[in-house]
Amino acid sequence: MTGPTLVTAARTAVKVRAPAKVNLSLHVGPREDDGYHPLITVFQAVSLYEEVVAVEADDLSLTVTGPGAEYVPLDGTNLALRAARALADRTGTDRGALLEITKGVPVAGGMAGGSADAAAALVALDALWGTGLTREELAEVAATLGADVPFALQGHTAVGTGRGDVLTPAMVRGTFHWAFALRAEGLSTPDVFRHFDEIVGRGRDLAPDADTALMAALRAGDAPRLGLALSNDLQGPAIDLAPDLAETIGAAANAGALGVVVSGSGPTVAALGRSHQHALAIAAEMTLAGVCESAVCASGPVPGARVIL
Ligand SMILES: C[C@](O)(CO)[C@H](O)COP(=O)(O)OP(=O)(O)OC[C@H]1O[C@@H](n2ccc(N)nc2=O)[C@H](O)[C@@H]1O
Ligand SMILES: Nc1ncnc2c1ncn2[C@@H]1O[C@H](COP(=O)(O)OP(=O)(O)OP(=O)(O)O)[C@@H](O)[C@H]1O
Repeated sequence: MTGPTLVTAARTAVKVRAPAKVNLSLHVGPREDDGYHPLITVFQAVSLYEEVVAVEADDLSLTVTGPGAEYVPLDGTNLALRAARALADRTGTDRGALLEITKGVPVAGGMAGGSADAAAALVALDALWGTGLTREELAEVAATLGADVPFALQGHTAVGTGRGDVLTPAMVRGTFHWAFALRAEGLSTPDVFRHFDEIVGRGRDLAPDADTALMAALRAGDAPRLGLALSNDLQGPAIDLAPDLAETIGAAANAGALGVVVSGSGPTVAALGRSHQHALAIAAEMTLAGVCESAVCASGPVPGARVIL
């Protein structure tokens, strides 16, 4: 007599969650001939999430819901659709999928929401299509889609070099608590880099050991020291393009934040608290001061894109 046959049903839908990021430090070198800037950055993934459900379908298509969905393109420029095409090309599959995106990360906020969608789409479609790529192979595809996409895949805390896409995990103790001030109108990442070029020109090199204090604070789980070490070369250019950010930063400091920094290319302002309660109080004060559209709290580090259903 033969034993029972195990029948594994092919998955018809996969749900993936991918996190937002904040740059704890961001050092920008002079623009290169391909238009990109060499970076040394320390990323932290935080608990604001994009959700992507990939449902079996004949063709590739997309829906987007949630805050700011109206600003997200639905055509072939959407990063999740670009991710799907890149994965299909890499693996030679002709299968389709409906990608249902629910936004939880502010659009054009400097927190890499679109990159999180791309990373989530890669992980969801890898599972749905059974492509069986390794995490390293997915990271190679991710790097072709945008500088922030590999980190959305990897998560946690990492040092990014190259365009920000070459990642080395960082040692971190404990959890850090953030309040994020959101601005009604986003900033365009290329515009902020362009303005950086106007201000700084080509005469500036990257200082490779600039983050010793920051890395020590992360290893020690020392929030007050981390607060002092936050830095961002794009903060000045972002404030020039959105001068109201200076007031937001001032309000976060007045609210007792351990450190305040514009996240990536902005305009989201990240304020570090001593605890979750403290981050909530900072968020409430920033909102009451009328210096932001709204404020949300999140903690980090958290893992990168992963299947949740
Ligand atoms: C500001 C950061 O969020 C910091 O993590 C990233 O550098 C931006 O990452 P991203 O939005 O994924 O960037 P991409 O989609 O690859 O590039 C958008 C545009 O940003 C500029 N860009 C981006 C990354 C980089 N290292 N140098 C650049 O100059 C380029 O003008 C590029 O055309
Ligand atoms: N899936 C997507 N979600 C959001 N924006 C997208 C997406 N695909 C393409 N985009 C385009 O990318 C632009 C930047 O969106 P995103 O929300 O990723 O900004 P960001 O957080 O400032 O990015 P980053 O921090 O990586 O520079 C949007 O204005 C939009 O035109």
